[in-house]
Amino acid sequence: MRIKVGFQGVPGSYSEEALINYFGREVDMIAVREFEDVFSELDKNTIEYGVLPIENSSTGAIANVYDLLNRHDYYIVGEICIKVSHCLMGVKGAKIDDIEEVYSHPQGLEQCREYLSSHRDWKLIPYRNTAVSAEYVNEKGSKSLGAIASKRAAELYNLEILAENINMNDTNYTRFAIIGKEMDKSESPDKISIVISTEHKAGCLYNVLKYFAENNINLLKIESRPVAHTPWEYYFYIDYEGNLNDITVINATKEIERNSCYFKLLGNYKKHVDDIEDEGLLCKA
Ligand SMILES: O=C(O)C(=O)C[C@]1(C(=O)O)C=C[C@@H](O)C=C1
Repeated sequence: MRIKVGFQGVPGSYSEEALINYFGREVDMIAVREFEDVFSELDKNTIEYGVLPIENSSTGAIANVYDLLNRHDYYIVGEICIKVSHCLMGVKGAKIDDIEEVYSHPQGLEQCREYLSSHRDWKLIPYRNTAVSAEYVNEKGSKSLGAIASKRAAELYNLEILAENINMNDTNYTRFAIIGKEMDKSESPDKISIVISTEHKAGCLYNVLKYFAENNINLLKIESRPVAHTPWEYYFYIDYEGNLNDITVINATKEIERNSCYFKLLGNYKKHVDDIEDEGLLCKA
């Protein structure tokens, strides 16, 4: 039986591309309307896995996906990064000068901020997904409408590419989390994701973070997100290297849990090793 995997959007979206890169084409790809629907499909058992964008290398976290991961009880079982190269597209025969309104996912608009700032007269309209924007422009058939989406979306929705690679950063990557119902069982997972909160007192976050330094565990990322209904308190989403079969990592993780007010293990999975060009490291120790 083919496995069923959910993604947000329609064919031609970057989430679908990430899904294909991770699972291949021999799976059933289930398109859903919103990020949250990936979780409700998992609840209903209509899919076994979901693919969700979590972070872009130019514009940072996809904040609501972080909140959803904390709110629902599923695990990150893998990850994949893809290069995101946005195009501006319109209906066949449209010219750049015809464009008046541009549709895209807020991330698409944000990643192309510089290009868009040289077209101040365009009305920018945030939409559910980049490929859904392309589909909409095709449906409307008006030369005044543009979409920011992938080259593949332009092909699928019969649109003309008016400008290519318009993202402000040439090395523009989005990282996607693969979520599932159980912890990844692969033999050598090397990345751990947790969510914690600490008391609002001096040294509390340090009391957690020191266990990474003391155990020589490499911290990969910290993202903070507000705790809803408790103004100015935060959840810290922490990614670090390690395998929860390794006793040092187990003990450090237990200490972190003991020193936190809230602790949730999001997963222990294989880090995506990609071919991202190492261009401009700020700090080469
Ligand atoms: O709109 C899409 O095609 C998506 O898959 C969503 C999404 C995102 O939410 O970040 C994915 C990759 C790009 O960064 C832009 C949009």
